[in-house]
Amino acid sequence: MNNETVIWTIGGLDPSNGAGISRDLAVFQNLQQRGYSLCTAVTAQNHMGVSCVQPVKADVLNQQFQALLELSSPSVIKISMIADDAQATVIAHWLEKLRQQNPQLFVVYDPVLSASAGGQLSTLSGDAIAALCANCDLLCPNYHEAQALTESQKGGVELIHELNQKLDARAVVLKGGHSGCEAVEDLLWQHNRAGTFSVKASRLAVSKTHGTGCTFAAALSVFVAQNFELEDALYLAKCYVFEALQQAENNVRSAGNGPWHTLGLPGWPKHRQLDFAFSEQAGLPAELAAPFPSIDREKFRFYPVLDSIDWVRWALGQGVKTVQLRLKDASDEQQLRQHIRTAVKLGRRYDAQVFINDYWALAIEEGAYGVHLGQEDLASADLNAIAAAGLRLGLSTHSIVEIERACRVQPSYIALGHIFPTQTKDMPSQPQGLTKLGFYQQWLADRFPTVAIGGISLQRAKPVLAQGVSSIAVVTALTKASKPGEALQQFNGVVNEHFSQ
Ligand SMILES: Cc1ncc(COP(=O)(O)OP(=O)(O)O)c(N)n1
Ligand SMILES: Cc1nc(C(=O)O)sc1CCOP(=O)(O)O
Repeated sequence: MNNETVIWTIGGLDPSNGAGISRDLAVFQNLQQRGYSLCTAVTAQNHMGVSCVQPVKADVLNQQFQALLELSSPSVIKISMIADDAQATVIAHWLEKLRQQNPQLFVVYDPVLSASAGGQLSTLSGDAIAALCANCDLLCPNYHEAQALTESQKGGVELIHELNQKLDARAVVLKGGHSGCEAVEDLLWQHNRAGTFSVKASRLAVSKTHGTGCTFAAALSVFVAQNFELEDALYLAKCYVFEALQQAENNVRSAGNGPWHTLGLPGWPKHRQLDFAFSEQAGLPAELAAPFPSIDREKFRFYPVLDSIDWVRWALGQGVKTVQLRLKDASDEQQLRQHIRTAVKLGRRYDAQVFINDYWALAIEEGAYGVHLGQEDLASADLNAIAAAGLRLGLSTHSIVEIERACRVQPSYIALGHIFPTQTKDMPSQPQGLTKLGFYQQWLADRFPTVAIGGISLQRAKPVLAQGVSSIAVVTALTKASKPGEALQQFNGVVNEHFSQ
């Protein structure tokens, strides 16, 4: 996956390439991003320790900013080791200037103060660190760094609270690699969200983990640059590091006990089922005994989502084989039941797959073919009752974390939205675009049928289908078309051509 972005990394040079700016550039390159580096110090170190640190003069750092600005303007800046307060002043000056030019600039600060193998790297004062934290969008310390910054021995969510009391960060990822716990748990806190988001992975038996934190923060910076939400960026960065460590673990067995970073990087992360949870959200429903029943994929290829029984009757009469009844202003319970009953009967008459949006209990009672639910319904709907009644289940998703949440339910299909801007409903998230749609599709690797939704017009149908989805769902492209019958025929033409190739 690659939308052209530029990432700058500001930090020290490690000649062994395990950590620091050369490691960051290797990660950027491995993830196909354009990266540039600004060097704050030349160090002599390897995975066994640091023997010397020579800070770069503040003026030299200043000139590096000037030189790079002639080449590019960054969308993300990753900051790690800053050697002294004079450098911090230069960086603060340039961050202010760059933010004026690009208010969307995102700054990740990994507050590297010493090397994991031992050795002080920075003389940064507490005031300079506090100013940097207030100037960044995401602070990602490990346990040792967070404890040093707060002068506290706490851990987990309590340590994040301590950080927040002392420093003014907008978001924090607390890396759990040094927590000493068996599972490595990273926690994300964001100033505008309640609670925390946590991702856990089992600890791998790689002993020489020099540079793991740099690798993680560099990968996280890439995913932020690619416009993933922070929960997704954390999940993906964790998958990336896990994959890299696992690869190293396998290679170490066959190639001897070298430092892990010499053993290659894995490229864009592939699906990995990590444990994750939101502290303020109801968790996943209890494990379901079996997957939801499957759908007929051939009938699924074009999926109108319709807001009245008249539209459902019309579409099925025109030969459409999958539709959804999405009633959003139904206040009369009797009428609602009647509409659902009619939709179910029509579905049977036309041998079609008719899904009922939201009203899962009525759908069960009326013996519907299937139900479509959103993420917010996952906690309240009785999924076991839907499964026990033999109904199919479709689930909406808008991110990797939502996809992973949906996968655990083993639904009949997964909806990926919204791909383009839509007039049909207010969306809290940004449109995904085609590149991300393709990534989601690869991530899912055909585990479940997929349908793309949101702003899909006739012109966009072909490129959307080219991302590998099983179906396209449309609302206005059909219901607001001047000639819906013609629009339907044209959609059928594009869909049939695509699937006949
Ligand atoms: C096929 C399909 N995809 C997504 C949606 C959206 O469902 P949801 O998130 O439940 O939002 P509302 O439809 O309730 O606004 C859908 N209905 N169909
Ligand atoms: C109902 C709905 N759900 C979406 C999601 O992303 O979950 S987007 C959407 C509206 C789709 O309408 P149109 O085809 O007119 O853009």
